[in-house]
Amino acid sequence: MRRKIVAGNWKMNGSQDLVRSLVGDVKARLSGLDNGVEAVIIPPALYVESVKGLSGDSLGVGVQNVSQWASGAFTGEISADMAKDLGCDWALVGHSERRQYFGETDELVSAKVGRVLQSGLQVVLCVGETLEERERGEAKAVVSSQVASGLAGVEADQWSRVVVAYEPVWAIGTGKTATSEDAQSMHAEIRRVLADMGAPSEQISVLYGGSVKADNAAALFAEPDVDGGLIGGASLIAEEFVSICRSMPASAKD
Ligand SMILES: O=C[C@H](O)COP(=O)(O)O
Repeated sequence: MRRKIVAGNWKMNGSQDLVRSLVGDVKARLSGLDNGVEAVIIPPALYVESVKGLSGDSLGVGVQNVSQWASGAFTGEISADMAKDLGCDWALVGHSERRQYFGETDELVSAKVGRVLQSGLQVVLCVGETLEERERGEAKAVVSSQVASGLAGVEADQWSRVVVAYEPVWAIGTGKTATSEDAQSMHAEIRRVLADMGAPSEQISVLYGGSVKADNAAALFAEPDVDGGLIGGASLIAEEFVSICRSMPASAKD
């Protein structure tokens, strides 16, 4: 049975006031929800400790990025071990904004995945094609290659801590969402690539991200290979984020 996960990536948004109001509100609104969904908050790293303090064990907490290095003279970086030390459960790696604005290559992403798994954290590997790649008919080839290279170094006993998030770049923050059929088709392809790599593909959760909102989440989550969502803008509004969590069917994903 696969885990059902809804993770809110705050990106570079928030403040101490927002942490105090949003985390408490999300926690209260989620109470009693029994559809098996795991809710995760991924704030800017500076707010991880505050979020963790307010959420306790009721929400997972993650960081949006880690260094490829373990420690040392790398000014401005944070390590996976530090995130683990602060009580984080998760780290995102390879978000398209990291690839686009910070030049992260598949090789770097793979090194970061390795660091996250060595630290004992769980990793969400983000993959997705650009609009140009989709229009050229290359979407599946691009995403398959990102999955295969990003996870190339995963060891057999680490797969239980791996999640993949499919985020078509053209759908991020644009209000355009992949159709649930397109998402399902890509998620099935990701699962096929995982199986080819020798991973326990039926056990690995694959999340969809890209303009997920309360009004489109149910259709996406109804697809058999869509195990949850990676939510950007809508995760900054408690009611919206919790509605998305509530949109997950109670039935098992497997
Ligand atoms: O990490 C989250 C994704 O980039 C989706 O962002 P969005 O929901 O604002 O489109």
